Amino acid sequence: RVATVENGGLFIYTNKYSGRPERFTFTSEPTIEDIRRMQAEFTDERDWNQFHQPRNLLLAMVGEVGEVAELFQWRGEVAEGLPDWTESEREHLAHELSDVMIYLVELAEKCRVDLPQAVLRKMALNRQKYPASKVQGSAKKYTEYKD
Ligand SMILES: Nc1ccn([C@H]2C[C@H](O)[C@@H](COP(=O)(O)OP(=O)(O)OP(=O)(O)O)O2)c(=O)n1
Repeated sequence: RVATVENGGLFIYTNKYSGRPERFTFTSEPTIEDIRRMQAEFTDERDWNQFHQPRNLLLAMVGEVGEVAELFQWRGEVAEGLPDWTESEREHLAHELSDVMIYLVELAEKCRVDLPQAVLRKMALNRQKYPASKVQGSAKKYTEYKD
């Protein structure tokens, strides 16, 4: 590992080969099903299912995506790990990303899409479409490959 970025006196260690910060993983809970259930309780307790139809949830989610974009707007390129961001900016981002996730999960529920299983199926398709051996180091779209 190499100390590449200094963040308020603390070095962020990154992998020598990939250049990516080491050891970042999510905690395993709550699961997506936990999030679905907690949001369903939140909505039920407020009698808000009358507002939470698929189209409204989609618009709410897109609005929250806009709020995420606002945090990055005018900053130019931002390095992985957001080394120049304050704690309060990071927390704001965490809130906005969570809003996107909460609405996404409820949208999937209201559309009867089993999101974790759908993600597995879609990733299998992505692997077929973009075999690692064929596309190594290239970001071209799959339609641009000749064979
Ligand atoms: N009808 C609603 C309103 C809110 N929420 C929940 C889901 C989101 O996580 C969060 C969104 O709340 P706001 O609409 O108040 O949006 P923000 O939290 O982003 O506030 P602001 O727009 O002031 O930044 O609350 C919800 O489920 N259904």
